[in-house]
Amino acid sequence: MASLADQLDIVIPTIRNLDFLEQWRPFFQPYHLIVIQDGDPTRAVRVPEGFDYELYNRNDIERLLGDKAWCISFKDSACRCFGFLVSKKRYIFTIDDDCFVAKNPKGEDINALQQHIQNLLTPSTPYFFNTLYDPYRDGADFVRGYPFSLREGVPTAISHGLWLNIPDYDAPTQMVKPLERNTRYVDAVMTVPKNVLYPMCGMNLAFDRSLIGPAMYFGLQGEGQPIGRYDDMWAGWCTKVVCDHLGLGVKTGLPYIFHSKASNPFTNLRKEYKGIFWQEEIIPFFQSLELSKECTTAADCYLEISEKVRAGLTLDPYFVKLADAMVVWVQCWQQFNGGPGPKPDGRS
Ligand SMILES: O=c1ccn([C@@H]2O[C@H](COP(=O)(O)OP(=O)(O)O[C@H]3O[C@@H](CO)[C@H](O)[C@H]3O)[C@@H](O)[C@H]2O)c(=O)[nH]1
Ligand SMILES: [Mn+2]
Repeated sequence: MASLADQLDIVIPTIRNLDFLEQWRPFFQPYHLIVIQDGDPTRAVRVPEGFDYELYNRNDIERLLGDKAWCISFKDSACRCFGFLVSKKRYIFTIDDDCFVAKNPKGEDINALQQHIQNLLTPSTPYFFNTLYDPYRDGADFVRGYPFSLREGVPTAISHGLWLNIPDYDAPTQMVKPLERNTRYVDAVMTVPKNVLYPMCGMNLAFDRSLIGPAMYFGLQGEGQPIGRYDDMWAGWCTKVVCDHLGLGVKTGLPYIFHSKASNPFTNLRKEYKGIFWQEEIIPFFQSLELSKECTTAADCYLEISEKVRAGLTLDPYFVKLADAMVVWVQCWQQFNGGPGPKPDGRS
């Protein structure tokens, strides 16, 4: 069973504490943690003994990015993408600090990290749906009628895990269903088909930086921004368009984590409300995007998307600022991960 301990970093955004790591210790201890401490940089955040980690607060982000630091959100879980930037590993697993080890129907602890690794190291099947779900899983295969020409699959860029207990609902749904808990364990991993978008949640997510890292920007959210809790959604829309263009796969399903805290639905409504009606225009925008064949890397694709956002998402001036931030993000990515940065007008 592949470990990837030397090829994967665990990124944790936190405005709380890291006590949850005690429960994950058997699974996480071999891995390097990148903790992004949000909010007050003078607050002491304690990482439990025995973990190998880097800890960054807002002062560190400002110091390391200088005049580009504004592209990293403050007071929003979107800050996690700074960890994606500074990691030196191929793979990232990001998890929220209120997510604990879930149990499968047999009552066994789920090693979510191991399942994400399995998802990332096996191909995806975006071009033709396999009705027995993940064909690369032990005990499954391609079903009759599945084209042999497609059975090699494509490289998997993203592994999107799910959550038992508190589901990742938007504020209106939380408000009308405050007691709803997800108790349904669906034993499946599926590829999100090509040209289909999906609501990517950052709570339990893994990805291959070498394939999709430059597009995994969580946008401008939190303090000073007109919107929140759409950080992961933005990254999910952009990365899916990039994956579809580059012939990469996105999987969703296993692994589950146990999500322990329901955030305040009223606070969430305040953060989300513009996004709730904006997304009715944003999603058709992303569904209509076609990228140039000259875009052969995630960075190229992302910069072209930023140009299209600037020109085509006219529902609010916020999107011009976001388009600028997308370019700055790629400049930061190139700065930390090698390669010539894009020119100021956004062209590589
Ligand atoms: O200002 C903040 C707020 C939170 N964090 C850290 O980010 C994650 C998620 O926070 P929380 O658990 O409070 O939020 P949820 O509503 O449960 O999370 C869902 O909304 C998404 C946010 O867009 C998130 O990815 C989903 O899981 C925790 O680790 C907080 O400590 C922060 O850093 N800054
Ligand atoms: Mn939470």
